Amino acid sequence: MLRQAERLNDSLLCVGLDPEPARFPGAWKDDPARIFDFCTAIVDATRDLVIAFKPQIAYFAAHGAEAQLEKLMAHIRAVAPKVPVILDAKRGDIGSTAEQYAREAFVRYGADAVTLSPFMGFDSVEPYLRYPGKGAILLCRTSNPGGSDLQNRRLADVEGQPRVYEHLAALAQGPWNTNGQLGLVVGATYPDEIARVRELAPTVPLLIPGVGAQGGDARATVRAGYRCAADGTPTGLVIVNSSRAVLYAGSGADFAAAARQAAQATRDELNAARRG
Ligand SMILES: O=C(O)c1cc(=O)[nH]c(=O)n1[C@@H]1O[C@H](COP(=O)(O)O)[C@@H](O)[C@H]1O
Repeated sequence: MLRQAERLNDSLLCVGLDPEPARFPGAWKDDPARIFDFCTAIVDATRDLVIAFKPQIAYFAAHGAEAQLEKLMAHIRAVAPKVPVILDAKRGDIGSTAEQYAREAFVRYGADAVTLSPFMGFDSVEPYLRYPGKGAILLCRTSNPGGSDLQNRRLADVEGQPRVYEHLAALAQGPWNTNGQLGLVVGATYPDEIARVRELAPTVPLLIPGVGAQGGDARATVRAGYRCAADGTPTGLVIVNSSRAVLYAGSGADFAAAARQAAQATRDELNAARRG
C-alpha cells in the first residue's frame, strides 16, 4: 500500500491528524464536536498529496471522540482508498492485552498500520503480526530530546555493544520481521541516527516525524533515510510526518486551503531532496 500511495501521489509526506479544538478556526474553536469536521476538511484538501495519514489516538480519546475517529477512518477509506492510515497509538503490553489493542487498531478502526512501543519485547509485538497486510511500526529513535535517555544506551551483553535503537533496528530488519510488515519510527530531529538505522535496516519503511513544528530538516531527513534503485524504484521508503505545521497553517475560514499549501510545499521539498 505504501509503495502504491507513494507512486500515486508522488509523495513521501504523511499528514498527521492531531486535532486540537483550541486551535480550530472561527466558530469551531474549542468545540470537540467539530473534530470530525476539522479532520475531514484536512483529509479532503490533502488526500492527493500524501503517502499516508496518521491520526494520533490521544487527540480523539482525550475528548471522548472515539466515534468521530471511527467515522474519520471510514471517511478516509472512502475518499482515499489507496492511502494507508497509520493509527498512532504507541501501544505496548503483554500478549493477551496486545491482542485487544491489535483488534482495536485493525478491526474497530480499520487502520492499515499502528505505532507500537517495543519496550516489552517481541511477544508484545507478535499479536499485531497475525493480521496479514497490516503494519506494525516500532518506536526506535524518537524525535524528542528524552529519546536518548534509553534509546542511545549501549547493550553490554549484545555482541558489538550496540545502542538500544541500533539493536532494535537490526531486530526489525531480521528476526522480528516474521511477516515483512514491520516499520520503525525515527525522529527527523536526529538525521545521523536516521542514517544509522537505514544502514542496519535497509528495506524497512521508516516513519519519520519531527519536520515542521519540531524543527527537523526535511532535506537531511530524506538524504539520511530514503533509498532507491538505479531506475528510481524505492527500496527503503520514508514516511515523513508533519502534523501541526500542516493542520494549523491557517487559522481562518481558509484553513483547509492553507493546509493544502503547506502540505504541497513540504511534499515538494521532500521530492526535491530525493531527486536533487
Ligand atoms: O510515533 C510518532 O508518530 C511520533 C514519534 C516520535 O518520535 N515523535 C513524534 O512527534 N511522533 C508523533 O508525530 C506527531 C508530530 O507532530 P508535529 O510535531 O506537530 O508535526 C505527533 O503526533 C507525535 O505524537
